[in-house]
Amino acid sequence: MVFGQVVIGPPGSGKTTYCNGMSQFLQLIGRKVAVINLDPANDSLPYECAVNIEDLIKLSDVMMEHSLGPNGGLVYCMDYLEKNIDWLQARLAPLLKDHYLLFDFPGQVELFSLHSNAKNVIMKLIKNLNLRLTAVHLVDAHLCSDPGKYVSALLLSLSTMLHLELPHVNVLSKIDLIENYGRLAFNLDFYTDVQDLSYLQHHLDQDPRSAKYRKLTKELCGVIEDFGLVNFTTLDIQDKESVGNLVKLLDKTNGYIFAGMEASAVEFSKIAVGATDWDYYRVAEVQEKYMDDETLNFND
Ligand SMILES: Nc1nc2c(ncn2[C@@H]2O[C@H](COP(=O)(O)OP(=O)(O)OP(=O)(O)O)[C@@H](O)[C@H]2O)c(=O)[nH]1
Repeated sequence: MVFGQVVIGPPGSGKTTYCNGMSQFLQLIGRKVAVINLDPANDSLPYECAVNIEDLIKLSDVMMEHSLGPNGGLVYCMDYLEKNIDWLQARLAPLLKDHYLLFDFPGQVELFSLHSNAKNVIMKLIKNLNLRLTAVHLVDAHLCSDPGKYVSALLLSLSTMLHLELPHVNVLSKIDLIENYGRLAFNLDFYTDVQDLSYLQHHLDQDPRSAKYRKLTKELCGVIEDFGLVNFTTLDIQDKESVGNLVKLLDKTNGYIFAGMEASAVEFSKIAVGATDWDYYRVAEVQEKYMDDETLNFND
């Protein structure tokens, strides 16, 4: 069985940096890693990639030939990739024996919440090559400092989860910069655990600019809470402890830790439902490390 990650998230959320850092970390702990660049807009890659979509199609050529902008060009490239899935499968074939795969995808969010090409590419690979993949959805942590942007990040995460139908981990990336654009109104666990958005509603009501959207925001928060699917883990890609904690979680979601394990279904499910870390390490330690003590507000 071949395991790996599908790395997605809005432009600038840190996907390419993640693929570079994650591949280095995994190699250090003894795994053979192959990074597959499927973002035709990635011009200078910090990692050595095993497969590069640029060898199949170039975004600049598409934009010129079809008079498309960058967004339309990327949709075209994904469509072209889907039609030429054999090309990708042939290049992945030699890696399947012993590599862990990291797929670096483009940042256009509509590719993962609206259009079906990228999803079809992933599903074909999973089916034809028997892959076990987890979607790693990166969202810039600084969005937490603005309640409106945080609600958008929740909605985007939810629609991506529902669209892709893969094992899915939402990550607040660049957690070291979380308070760069302002203090957070609540403790970090409020943003990671997404337990009660009514507090956020109250906070939004204090801002006269959001008065017009009060009812809409309330209804959207209701949708997010009714699904009860979205939560976040945190990541500072420069911190090996932070990357290590994420790897533990990902290994559970794509089944890597179960590979080669001889155990009963009961034992498997005990590991699967158990927490990967104590709450202290998961949130409080991260908060102590990256958020200013004096700015801490207590949710209750
Ligand atoms: N401080 C900090 N910076 C980070 C982290 N991860 C990424 N960055 C920075 O964020 C910026 C954007 O990162 P990229 O990896 O290019 O983001 P991307 O999602 O691949 O961007 P697109 O290719 O445009 O979609 C770069 O300047 C990175 O150095 C992090 O954990 N901490």
